[in-house]
Amino acid sequence: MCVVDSVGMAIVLGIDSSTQACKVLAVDTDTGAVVASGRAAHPHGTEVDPWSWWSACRRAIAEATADLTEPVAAMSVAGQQHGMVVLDSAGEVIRPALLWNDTRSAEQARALIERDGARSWAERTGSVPVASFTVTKLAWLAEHEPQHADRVARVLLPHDWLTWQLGDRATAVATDRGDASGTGYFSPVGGQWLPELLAESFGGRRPELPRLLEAGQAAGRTPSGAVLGPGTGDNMAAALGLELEPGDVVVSLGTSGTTFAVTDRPTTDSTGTVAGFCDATGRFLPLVATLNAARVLTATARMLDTDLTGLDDLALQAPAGAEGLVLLPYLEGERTPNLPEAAGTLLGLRTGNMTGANMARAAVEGMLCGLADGVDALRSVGVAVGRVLLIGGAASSRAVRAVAPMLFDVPVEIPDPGEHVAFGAARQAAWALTGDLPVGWQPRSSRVQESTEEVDTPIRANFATARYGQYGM
Ligand SMILES: Nc1ncnc2c1ncn2[C@@H]1O[C@H](COP(=O)(O)OP(=O)(O)O)[C@@H](O)[C@H]1O
Ligand SMILES: O=C(CO)[C@@H](O)[C@H](O)COP(=O)(O)O
Repeated sequence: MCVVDSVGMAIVLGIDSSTQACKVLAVDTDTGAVVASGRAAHPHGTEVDPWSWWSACRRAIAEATADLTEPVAAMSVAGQQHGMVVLDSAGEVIRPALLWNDTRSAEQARALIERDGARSWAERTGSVPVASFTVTKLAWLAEHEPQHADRVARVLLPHDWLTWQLGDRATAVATDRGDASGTGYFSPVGGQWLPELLAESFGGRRPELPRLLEAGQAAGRTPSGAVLGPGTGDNMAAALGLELEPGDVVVSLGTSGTTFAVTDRPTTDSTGTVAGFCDATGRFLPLVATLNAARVLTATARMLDTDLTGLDDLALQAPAGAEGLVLLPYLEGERTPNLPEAAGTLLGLRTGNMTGANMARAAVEGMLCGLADGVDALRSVGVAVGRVLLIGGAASSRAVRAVAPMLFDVPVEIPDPGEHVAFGAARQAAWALTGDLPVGWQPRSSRVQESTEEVDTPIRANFATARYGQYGM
């Protein structure tokens, strides 16, 4: 649907409301050039008041638009996936949102799988539920906070709620199939909600669900008249921003580690490793997620009493394989492999190898090994892997850039620095504004990262052996 008859050059905003921060880009629709940006931090924790996202979003938008001479014609919100935002019949937030990385619903995830079987979940919803998924959080709420569960009139995802806040009074609560596919009560193949499955998992309760928008369909308008795009999940928006081609696999190192690709056909993985999500264009987005990525590096830097630059320096001093030190970096529990109650483990300690450099190196290698396993899992469901595009905050790390080419057996490229999620959201906003998805906006050059070290050490095999020894998987 086109909401304007003709558009010359216009400014659109792409909003990335992810785990640690809200990032906004103002983009010129003619060229895809980023003309301004803004950023505001989110609170820590896995349980967050949605109003703190709203306040960060407003501050980031104010910063991005402060010096613009043109009015903003459209905007779209890409949000962290899966989080549970529950509203009462007056539209008020009932309790703080539970985020994708809150693992308290691990027991409910196990019970839901036991009830219906992993294959049935994968066939109906594209994915086998883990503690990240909204459906398990609702099951937890029904069991642990029935007084709150009884008041739930609507359940939303973070991006749905923010889009609704940005809208005028006529803007209804809406979502897109990309983010909906991470709830656990949506059919990627049918493109529809599964309200019966939701009710069965939420003690018979039937909260209202957001209206599902078509790809690129406007959700409404802001009070100042800007068109609101449908929005989507942050990983789906990154795929839009990078204009992925067949063979492109993204490895994103943000709070989560994700690896994903865009495919024409849905995937169904009953092992639960690959989630069968939808993308934001009407196609599909198989994805593997870990709970432990960039924060493994910040936590290790803190432990070594240094900063991220110091961590890079140390990691680059150590040899490949960290002289036998292996870190299983499950600091926040883990989602893939599904070990929600796990903690990190350091293996292979000897008097000769207990150096800060080896520790830093083991952190970088351990984090990346989980993602390299994710790329293999994508292959196992038929995804073509021609190159890896490394994005997210920790893709700036010099050590990550040096180690990644040793672990991924395809070329590793770093798209021009940028906020790819916000950029994809801006591209979606332009689509909602004009009715056409703009092409040729993607970062023009990508740097191929060559490995500078000879690798004799089987880093991934050592990691797999350590994990098997610890967890039998
Ligand atoms: N040079 C770097 N080395 C390692 N980590 C980095 C570097 N720069 C940023 N980060 C980390 O990236 C993370 C933020 O990445 P981002 O993709 O924006 O996360 P999210 O989208 O989950 O909010 C932070 O944990 C930050 O410490
Ligand atoms: O749960 C997932 C994907 O399924 C996460 O990727 C979240 O979408 C959060 O993303 P970041 O804040 O780490 O970018």
